[in-house]
Amino acid sequence: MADNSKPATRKAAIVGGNRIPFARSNTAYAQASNQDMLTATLDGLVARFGLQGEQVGEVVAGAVLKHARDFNLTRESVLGSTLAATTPAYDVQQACGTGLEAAVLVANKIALGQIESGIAGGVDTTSDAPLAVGDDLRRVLISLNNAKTVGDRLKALARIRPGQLVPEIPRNAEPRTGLAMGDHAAITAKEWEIGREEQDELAVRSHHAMAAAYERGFFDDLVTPYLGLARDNNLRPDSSAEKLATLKPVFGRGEGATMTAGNSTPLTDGASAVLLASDEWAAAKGLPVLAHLVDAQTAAVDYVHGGEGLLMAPAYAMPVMLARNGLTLQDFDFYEIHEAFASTVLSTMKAWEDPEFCKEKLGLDAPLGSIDRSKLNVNGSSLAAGHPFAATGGRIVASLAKMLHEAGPGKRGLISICAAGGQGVVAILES
Ligand SMILES: CC(=O)CC(=O)SCCNC(=O)CCNC(=O)[C@H](O)C(C)(C)COP(=O)(O)OP(=O)(O)OC[C@H]1O[C@@H](n2cnc3c(N)ncnc32)[C@H](O)[C@@H]1OP(=O)(O)O
Repeated sequence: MADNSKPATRKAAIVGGNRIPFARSNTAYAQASNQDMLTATLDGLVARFGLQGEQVGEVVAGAVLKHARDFNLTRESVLGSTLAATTPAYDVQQACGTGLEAAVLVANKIALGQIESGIAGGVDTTSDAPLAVGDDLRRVLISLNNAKTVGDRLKALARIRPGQLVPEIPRNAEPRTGLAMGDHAAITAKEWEIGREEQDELAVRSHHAMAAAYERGFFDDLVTPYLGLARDNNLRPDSSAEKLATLKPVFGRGEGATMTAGNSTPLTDGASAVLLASDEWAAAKGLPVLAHLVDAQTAAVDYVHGGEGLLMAPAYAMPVMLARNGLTLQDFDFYEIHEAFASTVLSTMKAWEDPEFCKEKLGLDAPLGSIDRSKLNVNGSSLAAGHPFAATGGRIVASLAKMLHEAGPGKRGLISICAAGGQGVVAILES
Protein backbone atom coordinates (compact mmCIF):
# COMPACT_ATOMS: atom_id res chain seq x y z
CA MET A 1 0.00 0.00 0.00
CA ALA A 2 1.30 3.44 -0.88
CA ASP A 3 2.55 5.54 2.02
CA ASN A 4 0.49 8.69 1.71
CA SER A 5 1.71 10.14 5.00
CA LYS A 6 4.98 11.38 3.44
CA PRO A 7 4.53 14.88 2.06
CA ALA A 8 5.32 15.34 -1.62
CA THR A 9 8.54 17.29 -2.17
CA ARG A 10 8.28 20.91 -3.23
CA LYS A 11 10.86 23.45 -4.35
CA ALA A 12 12.04 25.84 -1.68
CA ALA A 13 11.54 29.51 -2.47
CA ILE A 14 14.28 32.08 -1.99
CA VAL A 15 12.63 35.15 -0.47
CA GLY A 16 15.73 37.33 -0.28
CA GLY A 17 19.08 37.80 1.32
CA ASN A 18 21.19 40.13 3.37
CA ARG A 19 24.86 40.56 4.00
CA ILE A 20 27.07 43.10 5.61
CA PRO A 21 29.64 44.68 3.27
CA PHE A 22 32.71 42.47 3.14
CA ALA A 23 35.92 43.91 4.62
CA ARG A 24 39.52 43.05 3.92
CA SER A 25 41.15 41.33 6.88
CA ASN A 26 42.20 43.64 9.71
CA THR A 27 40.35 46.67 8.39
CA ALA A 28 36.78 47.78 9.21
CA TYR A 29 35.81 44.65 11.16
CA ALA A 30 39.12 44.06 12.93
CA GLN A 31 37.35 44.23 16.31
CA ALA A 32 34.23 42.27 15.32
CA SER A 33 33.70 38.59 16.14
CA ASN A 34 31.93 35.99 14.01
CA GLN A 35 29.00 36.23 16.38
CA ASP A 36 28.82 40.03 16.08
CA MET A 37 28.79 39.85 12.30
CA LEU A 38 26.33 36.97 11.97
CA THR A 39 23.95 38.55 14.49
CA ALA A 40 24.04 41.88 12.64
CA THR A 41 23.42 40.10 9.35
CA LEU A 42 20.46 38.14 10.74
CA ASP A 43 19.03 41.35 12.21
CA GLY A 44 19.34 43.06 8.83
CA LEU A 45 17.46 40.18 7.20
CA VAL A 46 14.81 40.14 9.91
CA ALA A 47 14.29 43.91 9.55
CA ARG A 48 14.11 43.65 5.75
CA PHE A 49 11.30 41.11 5.89
CA GLY A 50 9.51 42.28 9.05
CA LEU A 51 10.25 39.13 11.05
CA GLN A 52 11.11 40.75 14.40
CA GLY A 53 10.25 38.47 17.28
CA GLU A 54 9.21 35.67 14.94
CA GLN A 55 10.32 32.06 14.93
CA VAL A 56 11.48 30.62 11.62
CA GLY A 57 11.77 26.86 11.11
CA GLU A 58 15.55 26.71 11.47
CA VAL A 59 18.64 28.82 11.08
CA VAL A 60 21.59 26.94 9.59
CA ALA A 61 24.94 28.67 9.21
CA GLY A 62 28.62 28.18 9.89
CA ALA A 63 32.13 29.50 9.94
CA VAL A 64 35.33 27.94 8.64
CA LEU A 65 37.45 29.57 11.36
CA LYS A 66 35.76 29.28 14.73
CA HIS A 67 36.84 29.86 18.32
CA ALA A 68 36.53 26.86 20.65
CA ARG A 69 34.07 28.90 22.74
CA ASP A 70 31.64 29.07 19.79
CA PHE A 71 30.16 25.59 20.30
CA ASN A 72 27.07 26.47 18.32
CA LEU A 73 27.86 29.83 16.80
CA THR A 74 24.60 29.99 14.85
CA ARG A 75 22.39 29.37 17.88
CA GLU A 76 24.30 31.99 19.88
CA SER A 77 23.88 34.45 17.02
CA VAL A 78 20.15 33.75 16.91
CA LEU A 79 19.91 34.29 20.68
CA GLY A 80 21.62 37.64 20.24
CA SER A 81 19.36 38.60 17.33
CA THR A 82 15.81 39.93 17.04
CA LEU A 83 14.47 36.51 15.98
CA ALA A 84 12.41 34.62 18.56
CA ALA A 85 14.68 32.85 21.04
CA THR A 86 12.68 29.68 20.31
CA THR A 87 14.17 29.48 16.79
CA PRO A 88 16.28 26.30 16.47
CA ALA A 89 19.72 26.91 14.99
CA TYR A 90 22.89 24.95 14.31
CA ASP A 91 26.29 25.12 12.64
CA VAL A 92 27.44 23.38 9.47
CA GLN A 93 30.92 23.52 7.91
CA GLN A 94 31.78 22.72 4.32
CA ALA A 95 34.71 25.18 3.91
CA CYS A 96 33.93 27.74 1.21
CA GLY A 97 30.82 25.75 0.30
CA THR A 98 29.33 26.34 3.78
CA GLY A 99 26.83 29.07 2.87
CA LEU A 100 25.51 27.18 -0.15
CA GLU A 101 25.43 23.86 1.74
CA ALA A 102 23.43 25.59 4.50
CA ALA A 103 20.93 26.82 1.90
CA VAL A 104 20.64 23.29 0.48
CA LEU A 105 20.00 21.84 3.97
CA VAL A 106 17.27 24.39 4.67
CA ALA A 107 15.78 23.97 1.18
CA ASN A 108 15.69 20.18 1.55
CA LYS A 109 13.82 20.42 4.86
CA ILE A 110 11.34 22.81 3.27
CA ALA A 111 11.03 20.47 0.27
CA LEU A 112 10.19 17.57 2.58
CA GLY A 113 7.65 19.61 4.50
CA GLN A 114 9.66 19.41 7.73
CA ILE A 115 9.86 23.20 8.04
CA GLU A 116 8.02 26.05 6.32
CA SER A 117 10.80 28.63 6.50
CA GLY A 118 14.47 28.86 7.36
CA ILE A 119 17.54 31.03 7.19
CA ALA A 120 20.84 29.84 5.74
CA GLY A 121 24.05 31.74 6.24
CA GLY A 122 27.72 31.90 6.89
CA VAL A 123 30.32 34.10 8.49
CA ASP A 124 34.08 34.26 8.73
CA THR A 125 36.79 36.47 10.08
CA THR A 126 40.48 36.13 9.50
CA SER A 127 41.05 39.21 11.71
CA ASP A 128 39.80 37.34 14.78
CA ALA A 129 41.24 33.96 13.84
CA PRO A 130 41.29 31.47 16.72
CA LEU A 131 44.78 30.87 18.08
CA ALA A 132 45.51 27.51 19.69
CA VAL A 133 48.32 26.33 21.93
CA GLY A 134 50.40 23.27 21.07
CA ASP A 135 49.66 19.82 22.49
CA ASP A 136 52.43 19.99 25.13
CA LEU A 137 51.28 23.32 26.56
CA ARG A 138 47.64 22.22 26.38
CA ARG A 139 48.42 19.14 28.52
CA VAL A 140 50.25 21.31 31.07
CA LEU A 141 47.38 23.81 31.20
CA ILE A 142 44.84 21.02 31.72
CA SER A 143 46.86 19.54 34.58
CA LEU A 144 47.25 23.07 36.01
CA ASN A 145 43.49 23.46 35.87
CA ASN A 146 42.99 20.08 37.56
CA ALA A 147 45.66 20.63 40.24
CA LYS A 148 44.19 20.50 43.75
CA THR A 149 47.16 21.80 45.75
CA VAL A 150 49.60 24.68 45.40
CA GLY A 151 52.39 22.10 45.03
CA ASP A 152 50.65 20.39 42.12
CA ARG A 153 50.10 23.77 40.48
CA LEU A 154 53.76 24.72 40.83
CA LYS A 155 54.80 21.31 39.42
CA ALA A 156 52.57 21.84 36.40
CA LEU A 157 53.89 25.37 35.86
CA ALA A 158 57.48 24.10 36.05
CA ARG A 159 56.78 21.89 32.99
CA ILE A 160 56.20 24.93 30.76
CA ARG A 161 59.04 25.57 28.30
CA PRO A 162 59.48 28.88 26.44
CA GLY A 163 59.18 27.08 23.09
CA GLN A 164 55.70 25.91 24.00
CA LEU A 165 54.43 29.49 24.26
CA VAL A 166 54.36 29.99 20.50
CA PRO A 167 50.67 29.84 19.47
CA GLU A 168 49.38 27.78 16.56
CA ILE A 169 47.94 30.23 14.04
CA PRO A 170 45.46 28.74 11.55
CA ARG A 171 47.13 28.71 8.14
CA ASN A 172 45.29 29.04 4.90
CA ALA A 173 46.75 25.69 3.92
CA GLU A 174 45.59 22.16 3.39
CA PRO A 175 46.46 20.05 6.46
CA ARG A 176 47.29 16.95 4.38
CA THR A 177 49.68 18.63 1.96
CA GLY A 178 50.84 21.72 3.87
CA LEU A 179 50.36 23.70 0.67
CA ALA A 180 48.42 26.99 0.63
CA MET A 181 45.19 26.81 -1.33
CA GLY A 182 46.70 29.32 -3.72
CA ASP A 183 49.68 27.02 -4.31
CA HIS A 184 47.31 24.15 -5.06
CA ALA A 185 45.40 26.39 -7.47
CA ALA A 186 48.72 27.39 -9.09
CA ILE A 187 49.55 23.73 -9.80
CA THR A 188 46.16 23.30 -11.48
CA ALA A 189 46.61 26.57 -13.42
CA LYS A 190 49.90 25.26 -14.79
CA GLU A 191 48.34 21.92 -15.74
CA TRP A 192 45.55 23.68 -17.63
CA GLU A 193 47.93 26.31 -19.08
CA ILE A 194 45.97 29.24 -17.69
CA GLY A 195 47.75 32.46 -18.62
CA ARG A 196 48.38 35.52 -16.47
CA GLU A 197 46.55 37.88 -18.83
CA GLU A 198 43.29 35.93 -18.83
CA GLN A 199 43.37 35.76 -15.02
CA ASP A 200 43.93 39.50 -14.70
CA GLU A 201 41.22 40.17 -17.26
CA LEU A 202 38.73 38.10 -15.24
CA ALA A 203 39.69 40.00 -12.08
CA VAL A 204 39.28 43.43 -13.69
CA ARG A 205 35.93 42.37 -15.13
CA SER A 206 34.77 41.27 -11.66
CA HIS A 207 35.67 44.65 -10.10
CA HIS A 208 34.04 46.63 -12.90
CA ALA A 209 30.87 44.50 -12.92
CA MET A 210 30.44 44.75 -9.15
CA ALA A 211 31.10 48.51 -9.12
CA ALA A 212 28.48 48.96 -11.86
CA ALA A 213 26.01 46.79 -9.92
CA TYR A 214 26.47 48.97 -6.81
CA GLU A 215 26.00 52.09 -8.95
CA ARG A 216 22.70 50.89 -10.39
CA GLY A 217 21.45 50.01 -6.89
CA PHE A 218 21.52 46.24 -7.37
CA PHE A 219 22.87 45.71 -3.86
CA ASP A 220 20.51 48.18 -2.15
CA ASP A 221 18.29 45.41 -0.79
CA LEU A 222 21.07 42.83 -0.42
CA VAL A 223 23.66 44.67 1.67
CA THR A 224 23.18 46.46 5.02
CA PRO A 225 25.89 48.95 6.08
CA TYR A 226 27.87 47.83 9.12
CA LEU A 227 30.52 49.48 11.31
CA GLY A 228 30.86 52.44 8.98
CA LEU A 229 31.18 50.38 5.82
CA ALA A 230 28.54 50.74 3.08
CA ARG A 231 30.32 48.76 0.33
CA ASP A 232 32.86 45.96 0.18
CA ASN A 233 36.17 47.68 0.81
CA ASN A 234 38.10 45.33 -1.49
CA LEU A 235 36.15 46.66 -4.46
CA ARG A 236 38.33 48.71 -6.84
CA PRO A 237 36.16 50.40 -9.48
CA ASP A 238 39.35 51.76 -11.10
CA SER A 239 40.94 48.31 -11.41
CA SER A 240 42.91 47.94 -14.65
CA ALA A 241 44.77 45.19 -16.47
CA GLU A 242 47.81 47.49 -16.67
CA LYS A 243 47.98 47.87 -12.87
CA LEU A 244 47.34 44.15 -12.27
CA ALA A 245 50.14 43.28 -14.70
CA THR A 246 52.62 45.02 -12.35
CA LEU A 247 51.88 42.75 -9.36
CA LYS A 248 54.34 40.03 -8.43
CA PRO A 249 53.20 36.39 -8.31
CA VAL A 250 52.45 35.16 -4.78
CA PHE A 251 51.45 31.55 -5.43
CA GLY A 252 53.28 28.88 -7.44
CA ARG A 253 57.01 28.95 -7.68
CA GLY A 254 59.52 30.19 -10.21
CA GLU A 255 59.21 30.77 -13.92
CA GLY A 256 55.67 30.92 -15.23
CA ALA A 257 54.01 31.73 -11.88
CA THR A 258 50.87 33.71 -12.68
CA MET A 259 48.82 34.12 -9.51
CA THR A 260 49.01 37.49 -7.75
CA ALA A 261 47.19 39.39 -4.99
CA GLY A 262 45.12 40.95 -7.78
CA ASN A 263 43.82 37.74 -9.35
CA SER A 264 43.41 35.92 -5.98
CA THR A 265 40.79 36.66 -3.35
CA PRO A 266 42.05 38.58 -0.32
CA LEU A 267 41.62 37.35 3.26
CA THR A 268 38.25 38.82 4.18
CA ASP A 269 35.78 39.32 7.06
CA GLY A 270 32.00 39.22 6.57
CA ALA A 271 28.68 37.45 6.90
CA SER A 272 25.63 36.64 4.76
CA ALA A 273 22.15 35.17 5.26
CA VAL A 274 19.34 34.03 2.97
CA LEU A 275 15.66 33.57 3.82
CA LEU A 276 14.09 30.45 2.29
CA ALA A 277 10.50 29.31 2.63
CA SER A 278 7.65 27.36 1.13
CA ASP A 279 5.65 29.34 -1.44
CA GLU A 280 2.69 29.15 0.92
CA TRP A 281 4.60 30.63 3.88
CA ALA A 282 5.93 33.48 1.75
CA ALA A 283 2.46 34.21 0.32
CA ALA A 284 0.86 34.17 3.77
CA LYS A 285 3.38 36.77 4.94
CA GLY A 286 3.07 38.84 1.77
CA LEU A 287 6.75 38.26 1.01
CA PRO A 288 8.25 37.99 -2.49
CA VAL A 289 9.61 34.83 -4.07
CA LEU A 290 12.70 35.68 -6.10
CA ALA A 291 13.57 32.18 -7.27
CA HIS A 292 13.49 28.53 -6.23
CA LEU A 293 16.37 26.29 -5.29
CA VAL A 294 15.86 23.38 -7.65
CA ASP A 295 18.73 20.98 -7.04
CA ALA A 296 22.28 20.70 -5.75
CA GLN A 297 25.19 18.28 -5.82
CA THR A 298 28.45 17.88 -3.95
CA ALA A 299 31.59 16.07 -5.09
CA ALA A 300 35.04 15.41 -3.68
CA VAL A 301 38.35 14.76 -5.44
CA ASP A 302 41.46 12.91 -4.31
CA TYR A 303 43.92 15.82 -4.38
CA VAL A 304 46.08 14.10 -1.72
CA HIS A 305 47.30 11.29 -3.96
CA GLY A 306 47.55 13.43 -7.09
CA GLY A 307 44.20 12.31 -8.51
CA GLU A 308 42.96 15.82 -9.18
CA GLY A 309 43.50 19.50 -8.40
CA LEU A 310 42.33 20.62 -4.94
CA LEU A 311 39.69 23.06 -6.19
CA MET A 312 38.38 21.04 -9.15
CA ALA A 313 35.56 19.13 -7.43
CA PRO A 314 32.77 21.32 -8.93
CA ALA A 315 33.88 20.07 -12.36
CA TYR A 316 32.88 16.58 -11.18
CA ALA A 317 29.66 17.56 -9.40
CA MET A 318 28.30 19.42 -12.44
CA PRO A 319 27.56 16.57 -14.90
CA VAL A 320 25.85 14.54 -12.18
CA MET A 321 23.46 17.40 -11.39
CA LEU A 322 22.90 18.32 -15.05
CA ALA A 323 22.07 14.72 -15.99
CA ARG A 324 19.62 14.38 -13.10
CA ASN A 325 17.80 17.48 -14.32
CA GLY A 326 17.97 16.71 -18.05
CA LEU A 327 19.96 19.90 -18.68
CA THR A 328 23.12 20.83 -20.55
CA LEU A 329 25.73 23.29 -19.35
CA GLN A 330 24.40 25.77 -21.90
CA ASP A 331 20.81 25.77 -20.54
CA PHE A 332 21.39 28.66 -18.13
CA ASP A 333 20.81 32.40 -18.20
CA PHE A 334 23.37 33.17 -15.49
CA TYR A 335 26.50 31.39 -14.20
CA GLU A 336 27.89 32.14 -10.74
CA ILE A 337 31.30 30.50 -10.49
CA HIS A 338 32.99 31.45 -7.21
CA GLU A 339 36.21 33.31 -7.92
CA ALA A 340 38.42 31.82 -5.20
CA PHE A 341 41.20 32.51 -7.66
CA ALA A 342 40.71 33.69 -11.26
CA SER A 343 42.70 30.66 -12.36
CA THR A 344 40.25 28.29 -10.63
CA VAL A 345 37.29 29.67 -12.58
CA LEU A 346 39.28 29.38 -15.81
CA SER A 347 40.60 25.86 -15.08
CA THR A 348 37.09 24.64 -14.26
CA MET A 349 35.61 26.06 -17.47
CA LYS A 350 38.51 24.67 -19.50
CA ALA A 351 37.96 21.23 -17.99
CA TRP A 352 34.29 21.28 -19.02
CA GLU A 353 35.38 22.16 -22.57
CA ASP A 354 38.03 19.46 -22.77
CA PRO A 355 36.97 16.23 -24.58
CA GLU A 356 39.69 14.13 -22.92
CA PHE A 357 38.95 15.34 -19.36
CA CYS A 358 35.21 14.91 -19.87
CA LYS A 359 35.70 11.39 -21.25
CA GLU A 360 38.47 10.10 -18.97
CA LYS A 361 37.55 11.84 -15.71
CA LEU A 362 33.82 12.51 -16.00
CA GLY A 363 32.92 9.45 -18.06
CA LEU A 364 31.03 11.51 -20.66
CA ASP A 365 30.74 10.78 -24.38
CA ALA A 366 31.07 14.46 -25.26
CA PRO A 367 32.49 17.47 -23.41
CA LEU A 368 30.09 19.62 -21.38
CA GLY A 369 31.21 22.48 -23.61
CA SER A 370 31.67 26.24 -23.26
CA ILE A 371 29.49 28.70 -21.46
CA ASP A 372 28.56 32.14 -22.76
CA ARG A 373 31.08 34.32 -20.89
CA SER A 374 28.73 37.33 -21.00
CA LYS A 375 26.48 35.41 -18.56
CA LEU A 376 29.29 34.70 -16.08
CA ASN A 377 29.39 36.53 -12.72
CA VAL A 378 27.57 39.49 -14.26
CA ASN A 379 27.43 41.51 -11.04
CA GLY A 380 30.97 40.65 -9.98
CA SER A 381 32.09 37.87 -7.66
CA SER A 382 34.62 37.06 -4.97
CA LEU A 383 37.64 38.74 -6.59
CA ALA A 384 35.82 42.05 -6.21
CA ALA A 385 33.70 41.50 -3.09
CA GLY A 386 36.33 39.53 -1.21
CA HIS A 387 35.81 36.06 0.17
CA PRO A 388 34.91 35.54 3.86
CA PHE A 389 34.94 31.78 3.33
CA ALA A 390 31.59 30.57 4.77
CA ALA A 391 29.77 33.78 3.81
CA THR A 392 30.39 33.51 0.09
CA GLY A 393 27.64 30.95 -0.61
CA GLY A 394 24.93 33.18 0.88
CA ARG A 395 26.20 36.17 -1.10
CA ILE A 396 25.96 34.18 -4.31
CA VAL A 397 22.55 32.59 -3.63
CA ALA A 398 20.96 35.93 -2.75
CA SER A 399 22.51 37.78 -5.69
CA LEU A 400 21.62 35.08 -8.22
CA ALA A 401 18.04 34.84 -6.92
CA LYS A 402 17.67 38.58 -7.38
CA MET A 403 19.20 38.47 -10.87
CA LEU A 404 16.76 35.72 -11.88
CA HIS A 405 13.83 37.68 -10.46
CA GLU A 406 14.88 40.79 -12.37
CA ALA A 407 15.15 38.74 -15.58
CA GLY A 408 11.57 37.45 -15.19
CA PRO A 409 9.93 34.04 -14.86
CA GLY A 410 11.41 30.87 -16.37
CA LYS A 411 15.07 31.89 -16.05
CA ARG A 412 17.74 29.53 -14.78
CA GLY A 413 20.99 30.12 -12.90
CA LEU A 414 23.91 27.86 -12.06
CA ILE A 415 26.16 28.07 -8.99
CA SER A 416 29.58 26.44 -8.70
CA ILE A 417 31.65 26.74 -5.52
CA CYS A 418 34.99 25.07 -4.89
CA ALA A 419 35.92 24.26 -1.31
CA ALA A 420 38.96 23.30 0.73
CA GLY A 421 39.45 19.59 1.35
CA GLY A 422 39.03 18.89 -2.37
CA GLN A 423 35.26 19.38 -2.28
CA GLY A 424 32.75 21.33 -4.31
CA VAL A 425 29.08 22.26 -4.28
CA VAL A 426 26.96 23.15 -7.31
CA ALA A 427 23.32 24.18 -7.44
CA ILE A 428 20.52 25.24 -9.78
CA LEU A 429 18.16 28.16 -9.12
CA GLU A 430 15.11 29.01 -11.24
CA SER A 431 12.78 32.01 -11.31
C1 LIG B 1 38.57 28.15 1.36
C2 LIG B 1 37.92 27.23 0.41
O1 LIG B 1 37.24 26.28 0.87
C3 LIG B 1 38.06 27.36 -1.08
C4 LIG B 1 38.52 28.66 -1.62
O2 LIG B 1 37.79 29.57 -1.84
S1 LIG B 1 40.18 28.80 -1.85
C5 LIG B 1 40.50 30.52 -1.60
C6 LIG B 1 40.75 30.80 -0.18
N1 LIG B 1 41.33 32.11 -0.02
C7 LIG B 1 42.65 32.28 0.02
O3 LIG B 1 43.42 31.34 -0.10
C8 LIG B 1 43.12 33.69 0.23
C9 LIG B 1 44.30 33.93 -0.60
N2 LIG B 1 44.80 35.29 -0.39
C10 LIG B 1 45.88 35.56 0.36
O4 LIG B 1 46.43 34.68 1.01
C11 LIG B 1 46.40 36.98 0.36
O5 LIG B 1 45.33 37.87 0.16
C12 LIG B 1 47.47 37.18 -0.78
C13 LIG B 1 48.68 36.32 -0.44
C14 LIG B 1 46.92 36.80 -2.15
C15 LIG B 1 47.86 38.63 -0.87
O6 LIG B 1 48.23 39.09 0.37
P1 LIG B 1 48.93 40.52 0.52
O7 LIG B 1 50.28 40.49 -0.13
O8 LIG B 1 48.83 40.88 1.95
O9 LIG B 1 47.98 41.42 -0.37
P2 LIG B 1 47.87 42.97 -0.42
O10 LIG B 1 48.93 43.65 0.39
O11 LIG B 1 46.48 43.34 -0.16
O12 LIG B 1 48.12 43.22 -1.96
C16 LIG B 1 49.43 43.23 -2.50
C17 LIG B 1 49.49 44.38 -3.48
O13 LIG B 1 48.59 44.11 -4.55
C18 LIG B 1 47.78 45.24 -4.78
N3 LIG B 1 46.49 44.79 -5.32
C19 LIG B 1 45.74 43.78 -4.85
N4 LIG B 1 44.63 43.69 -5.61
C20 LIG B 1 44.69 44.65 -6.54
C21 LIG B 1 43.85 45.06 -7.61
N5 LIG B 1 42.69 44.43 -7.87
N6 LIG B 1 44.21 46.10 -8.37
C22 LIG B 1 45.39 46.73 -8.11
N7 LIG B 1 46.24 46.39 -7.14
C23 LIG B 1 45.90 45.36 -6.36
C24 LIG B 1 47.66 45.88 -3.41
O14 LIG B 1 47.33 47.24 -3.49
C25 LIG B 1 49.06 45.71 -2.89
O15 LIG B 1 49.86 46.72 -3.43
P3 LIG B 1 50.93 47.49 -2.51
O16 LIG B 1 51.91 46.41 -2.11
O17 LIG B 1 51.48 48.52 -3.43
O18 LIG B 1 50.15 48.04 -1.38
